[in-house]
Amino acid sequence: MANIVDVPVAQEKMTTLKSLDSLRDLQKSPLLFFSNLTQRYGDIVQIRIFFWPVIIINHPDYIKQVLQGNYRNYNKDVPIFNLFKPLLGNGLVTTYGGESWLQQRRLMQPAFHRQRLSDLGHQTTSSIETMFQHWERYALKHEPLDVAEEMMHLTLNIVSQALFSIDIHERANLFGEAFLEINAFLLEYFNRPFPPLNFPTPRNRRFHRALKTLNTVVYDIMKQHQQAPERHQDLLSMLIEARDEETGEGMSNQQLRDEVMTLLVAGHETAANGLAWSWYLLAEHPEVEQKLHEELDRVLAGRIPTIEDLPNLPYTRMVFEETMRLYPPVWIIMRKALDEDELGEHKIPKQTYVLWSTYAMHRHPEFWERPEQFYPEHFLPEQVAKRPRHAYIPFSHGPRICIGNNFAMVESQLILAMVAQRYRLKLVPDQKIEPQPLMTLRPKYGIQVYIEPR
Ligand code: HEM
Repeated sequence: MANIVDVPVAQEKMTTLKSLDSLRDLQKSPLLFFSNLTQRYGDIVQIRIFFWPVIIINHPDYIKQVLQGNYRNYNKDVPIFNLFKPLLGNGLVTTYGGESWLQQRRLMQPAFHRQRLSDLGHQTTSSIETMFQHWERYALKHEPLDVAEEMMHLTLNIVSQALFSIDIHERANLFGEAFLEINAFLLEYFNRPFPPLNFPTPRNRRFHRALKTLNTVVYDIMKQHQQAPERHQDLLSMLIEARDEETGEGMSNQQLRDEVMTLLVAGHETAANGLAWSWYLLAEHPEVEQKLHEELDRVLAGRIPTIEDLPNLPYTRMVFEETMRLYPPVWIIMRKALDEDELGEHKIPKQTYVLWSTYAMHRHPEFWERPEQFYPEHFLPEQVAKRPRHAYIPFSHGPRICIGNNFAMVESQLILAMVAQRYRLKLVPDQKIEPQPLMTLRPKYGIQVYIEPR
């Protein structure tokens, strides 16, 4: 039997977080902090963040054990998810795990089956057409626009149509701004959790105002459905009609609110950021952009892509996969070990937190030929076959894998194909482009581009 040992504890002041310096490092640049830590200490190390002992892992085998092998032992009662409870409540993303999670997941799963995604193609292409009308003016006047913001509006429109049959177009700005405010607030609150949320400070008042804006949108969507259930055939109607097998009870209004908010948030921000980074990387790598154009022109010959075209557009998919490798929208994942476990030869005591940075895992030199480069060929089938599956985890893996992963892949490939087929996005010179790890990995100052017809 293997000799089971304790996880080594990081020794240096810089990384033990006992000194204020290291705390500042973590707050200032969490992406670099975790990458440096794994470079210095290898694939498993223990640190202390505030009061909590946390085990940082950076190896596919360890991640596999947490997400799949012994997934029942790990739940989501962890600070980074609890932080989002004021916004997402007990929706599917933030619910801890166990039976109640399984019941929620079973209720929603049918809405994400592949056959149900066929309408998604039309919803996506029609939302892109609307976006193009708006872009035409910018192209004509040669004025820049922020493509990160454009992608947010686009994916918010698509998810609200696909899952809730509503046109959020008019309110996309309002929703986007309120959401951004909450996102930034919650991260700051994580670093400085005083005074608590219920104290009427200006900062807290701003948060509650933004939350009210988002709640109004969500309750409106619910009201429309509850008043005319026969008019909708979508995920929300399924949730409204669902009854507990034993008690016959339906979902409470609060639970419905949490699920709708969760799907709106999880369903648009992630894909939007992935796409924004794709445009940035394509603009920076003309040789990749050219290959993409060549595939689109050859396969589509100018017609609008459909879901059926996607299997014939492998390079388009590889471009998006490679983008999510370098800039994984969900850049960090954390779990709590309910009971003792072993990761490789290391003992994981019960009640400890286990954390990995997907950003660091996706750049691990052992698993990637060109870890720091934008190289879509990493996703050629023969390359994928050589790698352990858990070296690439943008949607996570195992029973809690992203429920919207197929949805996101279909919508993102269609968006990439349709936009790149028609336009070239050129970066405005001399702008600062930097990843900001909030709830997802977004470009901190946006990405300003000129829209040029091809
Ligand atoms: C590129 C786009 C997306 C990325 C990178 C992404 C990533 C992820 C990841 C990594 C998780 C697991 C988090 C964890 O276990 O700690 C997750 C969960 C989830 N995602 Fe996504 N997601 C994307 C798009 C979507 C879309 C489009 C939807 C819905 C329409 C969605 C809904 C959810 C939900 C509800 C969960 C929780 C699943 C559960 O715990 O059972 N996501 N996502």
